[in-house]
Amino acid sequence: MSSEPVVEIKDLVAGYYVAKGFRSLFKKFTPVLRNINLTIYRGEKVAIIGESGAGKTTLIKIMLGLIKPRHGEVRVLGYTPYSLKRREKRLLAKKIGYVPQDPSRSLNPRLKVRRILYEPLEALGIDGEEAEKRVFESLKHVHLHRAVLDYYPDQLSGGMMQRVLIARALVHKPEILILDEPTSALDVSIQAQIINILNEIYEKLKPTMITVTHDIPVAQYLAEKAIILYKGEIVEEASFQEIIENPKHPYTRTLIQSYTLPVKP
Ligand SMILES: Nc1ncnc2c1ncn2[C@@H]1O[C@H](COP(=O)(O)OP(=O)(O)OP(=O)(O)O)[C@@H](O)[C@H]1O
Repeated sequence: MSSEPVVEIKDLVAGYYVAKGFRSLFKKFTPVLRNINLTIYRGEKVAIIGESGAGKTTLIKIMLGLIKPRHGEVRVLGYTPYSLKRREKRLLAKKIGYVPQDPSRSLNPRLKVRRILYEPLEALGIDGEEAEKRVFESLKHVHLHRAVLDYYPDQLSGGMMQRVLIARALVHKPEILILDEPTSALDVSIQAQIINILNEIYEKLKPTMITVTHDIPVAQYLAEKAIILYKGEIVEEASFQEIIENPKHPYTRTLIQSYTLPVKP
């Protein structure tokens, strides 16, 4: 790990404009994230852990520039992600690989895997032999055979769909890999397979790996540092050893107590 920050968030407040009533035309700002201060360094392997509704996906959307903060500053790889011009947006998109939640809903059922993997490269102006090389490399990283390129998503199992999503996030060789609940939609046996694949990818490519999850054991397998998000605020940030041996916040204590942490796979 280096001392170069790749994600820097200062005094962030962010949320959504929500209609005041069922038929109301007026929208009121509802904060979801408050007082967020966070620095993630190059090559770090961190997990953002919190229960459903804590604001984990909103925090990812902030990093991806999909939401503008109401207050505070966000820098990702030196860019301010929500205020980029088209060219800079492309440059930043090249550097981030994002694996969304729920593989079965995140893949376009009308596109073959081939198109799913080539599309992000074409969008970045990469084609021909170079694109082919990258697609094959990405398939190799997730242990999928090239034959899968001719399949539609609904011909694949949940675990294979997730591997396609991971391959799609890797085709452009990202510096940051963001994983949103990478195992929550999968059977337990498949979860271990995906965790192993992600750890292998980390060892080979050494991206900054940010995993968002509600599941402490999954976080422990995929990260070295835990960032605990509770009701939109970061309440604790430490190594897993510190978090498990000496949890400081009451919510972290509840989280730890509710799991019997298994041995690493
Ligand atoms: N587009 C939106 N408009 C209004 N409110 C939203 C929107 N997206 C999320 N929210 C609300 O923001 C809060 C945080 O949602 P978010 O999806 O960030 O949580 P999360 O921790 O990722 O939870 P989950 O694991 O269930 O996805 C929730 O109360 C949710 O209802």
